[in-house]
Amino acid sequence: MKLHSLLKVLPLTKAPRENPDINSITNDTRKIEPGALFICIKGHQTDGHQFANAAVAKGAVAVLAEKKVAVEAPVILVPDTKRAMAVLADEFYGHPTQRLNLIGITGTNGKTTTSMMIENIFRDAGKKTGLIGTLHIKIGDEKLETKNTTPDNIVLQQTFAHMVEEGVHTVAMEVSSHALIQGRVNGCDFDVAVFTNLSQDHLDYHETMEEYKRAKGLLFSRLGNIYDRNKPKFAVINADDPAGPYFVKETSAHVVTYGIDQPAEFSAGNIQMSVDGASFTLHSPEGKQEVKLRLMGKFSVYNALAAITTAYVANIPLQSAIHSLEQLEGIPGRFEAVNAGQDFTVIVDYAHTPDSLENVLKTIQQFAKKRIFTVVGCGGDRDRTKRPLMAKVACVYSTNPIFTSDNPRTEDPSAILADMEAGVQDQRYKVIPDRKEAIQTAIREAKQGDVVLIAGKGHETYQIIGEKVIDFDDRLVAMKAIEEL
Ligand SMILES: CC(=O)N[C@H]1[C@@H](OP(=O)(O)OP(=O)(O)OC[C@H]2O[C@@H](n3ccc(=O)[nH]c3=O)[C@H](O)[C@@H]2O)O[C@H](CO)[C@@H](O)[C@@H]1O[C@H](C)C(=O)N[C@@H](C)C(=O)N[C@H](CCC(=O)O)C(=O)O
Ligand SMILES: Nc1ncnc2c1ncn2[C@@H]1O[C@H](COP(=O)(O)OP(=O)(O)OP(=O)(O)O)[C@@H](O)[C@H]1O
Ligand SMILES: N[C@H](CCC[C@H](N)C(=O)O)C(=O)O
Ligand SMILES: [Mg+2]
Repeated sequence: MKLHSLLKVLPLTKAPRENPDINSITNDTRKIEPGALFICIKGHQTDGHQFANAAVAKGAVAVLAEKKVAVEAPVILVPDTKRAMAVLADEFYGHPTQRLNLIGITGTNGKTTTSMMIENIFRDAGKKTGLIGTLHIKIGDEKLETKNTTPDNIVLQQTFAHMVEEGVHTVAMEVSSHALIQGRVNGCDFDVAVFTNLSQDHLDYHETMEEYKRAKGLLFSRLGNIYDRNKPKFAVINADDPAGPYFVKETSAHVVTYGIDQPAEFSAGNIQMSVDGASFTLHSPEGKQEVKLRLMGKFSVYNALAAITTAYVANIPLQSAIHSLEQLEGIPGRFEAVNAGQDFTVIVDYAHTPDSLENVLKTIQQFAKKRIFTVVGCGGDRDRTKRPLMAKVACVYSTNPIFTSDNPRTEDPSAILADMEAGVQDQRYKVIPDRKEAIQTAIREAKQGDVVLIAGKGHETYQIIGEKVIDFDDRLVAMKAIEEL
């Protein structure tokens, strides 16, 4: 594509004279290919403008910037390169989201689970699916690694274009609050936006719950008919969450609600919990239907309701959606059992917020016959104020809490543990900073009928200590500890 043709989508007062061919666009010198347009982004760590020279040296043929940069290539100046990047990426890749049924899922907890449920439902209904989220990007059955839950505009639009080429029909995509604030999904034409729930997390970044909620709200306020005014848009909202009405108010799309306690268009009654999973009666505009999940806990019922409601607004027959959910055996690292023939239960779960930890522990309490060991830590360089709350939850709902490390990153692990300890009065807990040792201790001490919950890292296969990333998988460490008993 010629530079001038690409730049037509920007309201420029002055375009450069030169008109090179643009083969790719990027905001990262580590990904430059000859013929690229390099976009300078002011980031949280560094300023992309300082890499403009390196970009040109590596083959960039034009540079988009917010301020003058002295380079041997045409420079296009715009007031906000992040906003321009969203528009350019959408244009460069041919507006792929117009050709996809794009479902965005936001909320503090349950995004990965709900998006995988939605992906399964659409796939089982015969549609080719795409998935973008914490675990990976998936195009049909092909899995690609991803750094962020919600990638930046360029990676996103490139991925969508690839999906269109591969004949994908529906994409289920997790949309994080960071992505919404940073404009990573600007230019995406969502068809359905789903709200799971809102509770404390990421206050290191958003500072207040109001700001965090406002960030999530952007998915709903921007759910407009940006391309095709006749295409209906839907907001699928959890009616039980206190923040639900805020998102309803933010959107001009059709609102469809789901819930358990408050009146909602899709609701679950007669909820039964067993060790095999949660079952419930679905009440919907199509009447009553029985649903028997293989997933545990009330939170799984919420995720299932969100997925069923989404399927309904996209015209998937309810019976097909229910059948698909009933086949789903589990999501990696979410309430995942580790079994090596031991006579106690070991569960690895990604709960890394006070609310998710409480939900998981309440679910465990429903079937635990004896003691509950909770091995838990809190991430470094992340919300400090959730640490005492998570520690408190671990102590309230388990008999044997063990505080340990979870990706300390650049923080001192003992300082993180001290923040956790500040949240508890009683001395019932143990502090074992080394995560492997903490898991081994819980497993060695557990007796017949006990439950060991290893919380916080779920599917993660690493531990981040300082700048180093070392191999670490709770499931493998637990398995080995059981085998060594
Ligand atoms: C705090 C934060 O959100 N940071 C995100 C942000 O990076 P940044 O602003 O720090 O970028 P930077 O490192 O300062 O670089 C500025 C610019 O210089 C460029 N650069 C930099 C170095 C270089 O050698 N060459 C170069 O060109 C960079 O490509 C960039 O364009 O933009 C990057 C691209 O989109 C993201 O990868 C990065 O996510 C970091 C890795 C991260 O950890 N983010 C977390 C907090 C996050 O976003 N999490 C959410 C999920 C949370 C949840 O829901 O639980 C997510 O969506 O992943
Ligand atoms: N609807 C829910 N309500 C509360 N807690 C939930 C819900 N669904 C899942 N959880 C808990 O939250 C944990 C994380 O779930 P999941 O990975 O689906 O959420 P997420 O929103 O994608 O998280 P992240 O923001 O880190 O990507 C699960 O391991 C479980 O403990
Ligand atoms: N998306 C979340 C994941 C947290 C997982 C936990 N293991 C941690 O490292 O804090 C975050 O980046 O805050
Ligand atoms: Mg996720």
